[in-house]
Amino acid sequence: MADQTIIRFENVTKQYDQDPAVLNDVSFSIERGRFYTLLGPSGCGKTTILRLIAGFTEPTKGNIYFHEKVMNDVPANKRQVNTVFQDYALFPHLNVFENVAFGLRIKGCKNDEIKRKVLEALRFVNLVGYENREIKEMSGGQRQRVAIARAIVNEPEVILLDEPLSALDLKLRTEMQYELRELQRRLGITFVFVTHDQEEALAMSDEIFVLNEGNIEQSGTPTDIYDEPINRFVADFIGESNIVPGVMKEDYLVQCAGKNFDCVDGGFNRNEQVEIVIRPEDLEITLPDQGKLRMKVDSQLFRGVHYEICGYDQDGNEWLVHSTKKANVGEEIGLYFDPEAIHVMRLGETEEEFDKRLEAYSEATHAD
Ligand SMILES: Nc1ncnc2c1ncn2[C@@H]1O[C@H](COP(=O)(O)OP(=O)(O)OP(=O)(O)O)[C@@H](O)[C@H]1O
Repeated sequence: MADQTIIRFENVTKQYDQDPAVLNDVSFSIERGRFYTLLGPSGCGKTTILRLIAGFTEPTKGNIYFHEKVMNDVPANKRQVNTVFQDYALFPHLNVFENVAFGLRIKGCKNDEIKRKVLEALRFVNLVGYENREIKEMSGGQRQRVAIARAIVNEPEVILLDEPLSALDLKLRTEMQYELRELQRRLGITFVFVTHDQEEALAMSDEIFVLNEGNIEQSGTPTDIYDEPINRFVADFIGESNIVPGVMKEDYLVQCAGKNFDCVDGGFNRNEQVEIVIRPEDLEITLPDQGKLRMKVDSQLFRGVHYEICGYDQDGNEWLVHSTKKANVGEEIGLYFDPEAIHVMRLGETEEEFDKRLEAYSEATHAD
């Protein structure tokens, strides 16, 4: 719904000095109460988007709207946005209470209001009782919660989080993923979270924007992006994939390694060159003549929950299989997969073209 939109980027380009643009003509909307993740490799422009939302830098071209009002040059302190930085940026000489109270004091709030709001924010992050602690006496996870309490204390509409979990060890990081997600649900404040960790993005988000070299390659729910990546970059970046060349013979029928396979995709041209994606966990090991493809096993690793088996089909395509069944190096095995496990990608298709094709295709199939 339009009135749910808090922030909108319209054809935003950002260029620092004479360098090539770090964001190219980026458009997207951020809605109320949702958890968004900006995901992409180092240098793709994630932090630049946060800085533009926060008001720490201005777009070179295009517009940034808050509630449909242009905000391009509105200063950071006039925006209903707070940022949690990677290193938390806490004040080491102030205790927990004063760290959280800082913004309210700057605003000139009265002492009793400050006390009420700080205690409420600390209650949200389970830190009541820690008010007088020094920052250096707090653990990594606790410091992060102080930083979040400081960000929520003056009830912003949006909280920006720039890789806030990257400094934590794996166990704490997983715990904090749950905590952050839960906190966002309870608060109902929109979170825009930056990470280059795809599992973290899949676990936490309502919506993910996958970025590459200053462009949003694809946006959607975690399952949309995992099940229907629009191109090789997204398929590769989000989880492990088998990506092999194919030819679309007709709707629902794709050819790969010299064989025809039923699939659930359509809207392609007859005999169009495509790429097909099958996730390693969607491949099942069978006897050689009971599978849909034959593969010669080249290597195998035991990963605890499954074996990671690599090999080649008769066309030389490489396949990666995650299976609870063991295979033997050098052995020929069969691979079985359901038609739904195949996802067909059109070469060079943009997200807009992908959406249009799906729409046209679903209208055509419903008209039949
Ligand atoms: N102030 C600046 N002046 C010039 N170039 C900059 C500036 N800030 C960022 N850049 C460049 O813009 C590009 C995008 O940087 P950005 O920090 O947005 O990427 P990122 O996706 O957040 O990367 P990381 O995951 O490594 O933090 C990089 O090439 C970076 O060197």
